[in-house]
Amino acid sequence: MKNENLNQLRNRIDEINLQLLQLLNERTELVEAVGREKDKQGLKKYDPIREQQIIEQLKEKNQGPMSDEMMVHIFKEIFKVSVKLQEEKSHKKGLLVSRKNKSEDTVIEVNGDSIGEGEATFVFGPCSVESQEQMERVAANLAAKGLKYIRGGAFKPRTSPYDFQGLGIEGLKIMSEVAKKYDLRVISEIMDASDLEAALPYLDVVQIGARNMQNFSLLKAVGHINKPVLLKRGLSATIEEFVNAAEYITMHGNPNVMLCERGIRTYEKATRNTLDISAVPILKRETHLPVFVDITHSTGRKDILLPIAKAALAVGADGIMAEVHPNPTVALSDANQQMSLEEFDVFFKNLLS
Ligand SMILES: C=C(O[C@@H]1C=C(C(=O)O)C=C[C@H]1O)C(=O)O
Repeated sequence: MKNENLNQLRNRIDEINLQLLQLLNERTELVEAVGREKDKQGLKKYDPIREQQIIEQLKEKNQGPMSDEMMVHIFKEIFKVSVKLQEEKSHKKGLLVSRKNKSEDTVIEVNGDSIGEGEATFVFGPCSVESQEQMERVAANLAAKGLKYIRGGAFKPRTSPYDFQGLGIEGLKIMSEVAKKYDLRVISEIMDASDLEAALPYLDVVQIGARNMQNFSLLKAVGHINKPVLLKRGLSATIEEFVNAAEYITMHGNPNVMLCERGIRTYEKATRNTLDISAVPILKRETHLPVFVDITHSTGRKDILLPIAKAALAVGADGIMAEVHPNPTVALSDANQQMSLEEFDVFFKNLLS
């Protein structure tokens, strides 16, 4: 008789457990839907004010015999697992630039040329656009090698404000004219969002320099243009910060982003920066974006450009950038690290062989 009582009570508990289970699952569905909405609006998953409101409401309605303390304890556990679930779901989806979100490589079209499709892309040119004659000489050399891109700085982020700051829009006009003549595509850095509109007609790819990698208003601005962006890694940026900077651009509507490892700041003085070669396969693994290596700025010395370029391609870089100048000794910027055209000829021949 005693056992029958116990069994009856337990059977009733079993029934209630099933009801609770169903209700908790219904609640979980709603929690997930709230999490998706929060993702869209960029809201935090944990909302202590909302949790407090729920607790107050339940305390008011609680008629016992369960104490408020016990009820609060149970609900706090429910909140805790709900927040965790929302965070896990949103983390799983990953960033837009993440491989988790898109497994295929992003291939970027630049006026009929594809970047990131398997064949390496080479981007060469002087540090700064200085004159029509200078750009002609570089462009003719590139075109003779069958190359498709030319780079050159018009807006220069110089460490010293007294150094050559670039020719600005005039420089871009020179480069664009020369590039048309030799059927080359133009890559150049923009430092200020207010220059974008005037500069875009002369550019095929907009470069965001290392010093502006976390200039979030500039990243948002290039997120709204319809030309590809080459984003350089910041001087002291972690890979995670770099990837998040790329996310800013894609998140604002421009999916055509390329990453460029250009060396990071360390204690080592033998090179201008320390090339983080492992960043290349990590970025290839964690994102679906094309990855470049700037061999000039990462090393700052011409004698190791060839092995560094080979190393970059060997670890999976989609492209190489380097500086080439017809007369490096009189260059208005980076005189020591740019290859002369003769040095460039030897470098390129050896790179391909
Ligand atoms: C479901 C939400 O997310 C979290 C979980 C809550 C819950 O389980 O009720 C309440 C607030 C948030 O910490 C929400 O914000 O409504």
